[in-house]
Amino acid sequence: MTAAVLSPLLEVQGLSAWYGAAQVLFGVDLQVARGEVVALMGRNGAGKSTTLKAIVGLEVRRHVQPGGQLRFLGRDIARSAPYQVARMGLGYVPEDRRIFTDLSVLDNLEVGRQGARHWPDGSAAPHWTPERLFALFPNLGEMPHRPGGRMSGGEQQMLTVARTLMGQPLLVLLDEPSEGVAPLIVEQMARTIRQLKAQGVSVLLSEQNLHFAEAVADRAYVLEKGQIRHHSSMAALVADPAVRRQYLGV
Ligand SMILES: Nc1ncnc2c1ncn2[C@@H]1O[C@H](COP(=O)(O)OP(=O)(O)OP(=O)(O)O)[C@@H](O)[C@H]1O
Repeated sequence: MTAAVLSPLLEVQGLSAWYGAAQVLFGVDLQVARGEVVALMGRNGAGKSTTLKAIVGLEVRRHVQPGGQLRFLGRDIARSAPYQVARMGLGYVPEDRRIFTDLSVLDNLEVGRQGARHWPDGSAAPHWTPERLFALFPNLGEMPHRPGGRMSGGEQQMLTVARTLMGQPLLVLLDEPSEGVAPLIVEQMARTIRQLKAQGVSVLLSEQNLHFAEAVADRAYVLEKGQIRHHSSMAALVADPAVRRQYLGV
């Protein structure tokens, strides 16, 4: 095996970020391996969403401290534009739904389409088509011609995820997938994450809901005030009342 196969898919070390003059992240370290689901947890304002934005290079000013790194597939992405990291196979689903309200479900999916992708070892990565996505999201399959603007919030959330998958990502960053959606959609989102993992796609999700994270994640990092304070297996976090109380308030 080559080093690229053995190294983690995403390596973040010493990542800081600012909104204007306000520093929000202070040297964040985390890793995501191939096929892993990793939860980034913490209270409101801890810096979860900002960490995902800083990884893809959106909205924040970011800096990697000397000796640190920001690598995807072993390649330095610290100076890459968001569209460049997307083309490398790093998908990002923001917290707010970003679909085209005038376009149909199918046309929204076509906007996200990219060519088939391979893993660094040359094996084929999962390939998503509208047909495969409609099997994963049956309610989208029932309304392929409906304009995005005439869908419910939960359906729009599903469409945002499905469109990101049309970009054939190897890793998906999901910002608060369980936030503000109906329980049925939360359950569908959990099922989707498990299916992505079963296909070998990695997921890094920002999440406040411990139950949701427990249902889908292998490992967890806990952020407080822009720093990682704890990392462990998901099971160990759930079994640690002191850490849960201190950093998550549950
Ligand atoms: N666009 C922005 N401009 C200025 N400050 C911001 C902006 N977005 C977030 N912040 C601040 O950055 C800090 C981290 O916010 P972030 O959204 O990353 O937290 P979070 O852990 O994702 O919490 P939440 O669950 O509330 O989204 C907070 O203090 C927040 O007020």
